Amino acid sequence: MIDFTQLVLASHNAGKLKELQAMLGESVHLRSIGEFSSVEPEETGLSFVENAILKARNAARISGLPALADDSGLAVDFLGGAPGIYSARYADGQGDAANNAKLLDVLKDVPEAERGAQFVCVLALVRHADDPLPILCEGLWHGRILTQASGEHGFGYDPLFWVPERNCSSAELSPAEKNQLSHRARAMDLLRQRLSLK
Ligand SMILES: O=c1nc[nH]c2c1ncn2[C@H]1C[C@H](O)[C@@H](COP(=O)(O)OP(=O)(O)OP(=O)(O)O)O1
Ligand SMILES: [Mg+2]
Repeated sequence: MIDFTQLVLASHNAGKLKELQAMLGESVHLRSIGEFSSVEPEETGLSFVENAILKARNAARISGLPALADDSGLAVDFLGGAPGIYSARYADGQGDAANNAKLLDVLKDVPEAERGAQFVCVLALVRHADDPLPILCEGLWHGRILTQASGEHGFGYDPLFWVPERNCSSAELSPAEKNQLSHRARAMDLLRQRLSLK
């Protein structure tokens, strides 16, 4: 039986760590891969699934612990699903603010009805670096891209993502509300079921 009370999170994104730890609660201690290495693996996969597995294997190899990875992104309908797996690198690695500015600019003449988008999250859990059967769980969150940024919470594209079920941007949701609704929350619900966690 594998001990999942201590997992390494294969992510250098502090926003993900905070959200995933809050969702898992106290029974699981998520350790950041940053404790073990500052080198980020190149995300060479062509899908969220491939990149999540690649990051999880890398973290398990470096830490010697079971590893959880989150590969996520924003798929915009008008852009045929872009930036998708390239969301973090949309503005050539210049960070969240530049990514958001680029997306607003690319969509500046697109009417509201055509601004649909979804956040995608794939979680991959490997028991060890060469695990032949990673556990994979996915979650989607449907919304729309706003015409200007709004809200201070969250990270990444949250200020641009309109949440129809709450009539506000995802950066205007409290952390607890976002953790009930998000793509990441949906993927984590499935993972909890798979691991028989509460
Ligand atoms: O809830 C979210 N709220 C807002 N933005 C989000 C969210 N979830 C993913 N995103 C965006 C951020 C980044 O532009 C990309 C993830 O890229 P992704 O490679 O999976 O993560 P990352 O590079 O930030 O950290 P790491 O790879 O070390 O886990 O999608
Ligand atoms: Mg990344």
